Amino acid sequence: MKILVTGANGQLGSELQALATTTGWEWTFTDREELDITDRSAVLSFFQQQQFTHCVNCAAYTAVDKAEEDKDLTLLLNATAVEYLAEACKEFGAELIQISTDFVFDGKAHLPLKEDQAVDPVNHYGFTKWKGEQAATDLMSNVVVIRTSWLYSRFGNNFVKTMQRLGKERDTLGVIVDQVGTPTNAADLADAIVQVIPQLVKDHTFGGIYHYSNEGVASWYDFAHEIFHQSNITVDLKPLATFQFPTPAARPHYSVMDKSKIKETFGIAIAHWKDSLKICIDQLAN
Ligand SMILES: NC(=O)C1=CN([C@@H]2O[C@H](COP(=O)(O)OP(=O)(O)OC[C@H]3O[C@@H](n4cnc5c(N)ncnc54)[C@H](OP(=O)(O)O)[C@@H]3O)[C@@H](O)[C@H]2O)C=CC1
Ligand SMILES: Cc1cn([C@H]2C[C@H](O)[C@@H](COP(=O)(O)OP(=O)(O)O[C@H]3O[C@@H](C)C(=O)[C@@H](O)[C@H]3O)O2)c(=O)[nH]c1=O
Repeated sequence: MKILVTGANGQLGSELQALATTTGWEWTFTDREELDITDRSAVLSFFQQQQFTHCVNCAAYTAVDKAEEDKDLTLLLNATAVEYLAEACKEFGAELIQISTDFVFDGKAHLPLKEDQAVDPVNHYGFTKWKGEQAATDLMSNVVVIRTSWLYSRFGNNFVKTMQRLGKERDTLGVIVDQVGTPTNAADLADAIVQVIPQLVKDHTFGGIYHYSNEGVASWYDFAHEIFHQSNITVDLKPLATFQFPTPAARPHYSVMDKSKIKETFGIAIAHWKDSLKICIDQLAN
């Protein structure tokens, strides 16, 4: 197997790099400098030069608030570039694994969201990620789209590291309590992707959308509370309503995802978010 990872220096790409040596497969890790996925001819010639069996697209515009201003670039990277990758995968016989987000939903649900539930993104980032899903699946039936949520990792910037920094700088901190979802350690998602890939080789009919996060449910406030508890940081943490913490981009109030499909299709076991957080907090402490 010969696997291309784009956006490889981000959180998920870095976790895949950390796992690569355990697989025995041939991996090519690229970020913007080696392969700018918004450059169609560069993408096509990269695929032409090397016979990839799979492409895991970890590249994305993930600055949710900035995306509201940077609309064109967000659409280019999260949707048009995905179309280029799908085109190259189709032409040169590779399978595409596209990563998407819980932010494709409107956040008005009350029960865990299944893959076939209607999407209605609440912000521009979510809209472009949904367009990316469509760009990929319109071109190829065997694309695997994995929607995940609230990613964090020992690598890159994320909510865990922001809370650890703010918790040390401040005595009091307010965090939103009426947005509920599930945190996901990117290391677990990387591991799930490594479990999925060989199964795609055996059976080419697995194309479709899958939901993957860690198990359990949390508000951002719950997540922050647990980060401080596990990091031994003392801070006066106050629950805020969304209107008390205005942001340029709206966020869904509820985006817990139902993971039954990915668990049953690929036989994947998923850890609870608190247990996976502990692993990341320990990694950051060492
Ligand atoms: N972060 C989260 O909370 C969530 C993320 N997701 C999705 O998961 C996936 C992985 O996210 P995550 O690892 O957090 O993302 P990151 O933002 O950590 O990494 C994205 C990577 O893409 C790179 N990149 C940017 N532009 C290009 C380009 N033109 N060509 C190639 N690479 C480029 C970035 O480089 P540079 O830093 O130089 O810009 C960065 O290394 C994404 O699809 C994201 O939408 C889904 C749900 C939650
Ligand atoms: C820093 C901070 C944030 N918040 C809130 C704002 C927001 O509602 C929530 C999370 O803020 P962040 O900006 O860290 O995370 P955000 O950019 O909303 O995270 C999202 O990123 C994209 C890429 C995804 O795909 C989503 O699944 C999700 O992970 O916490 C507070 O309430 N207090 C604070 O001090």
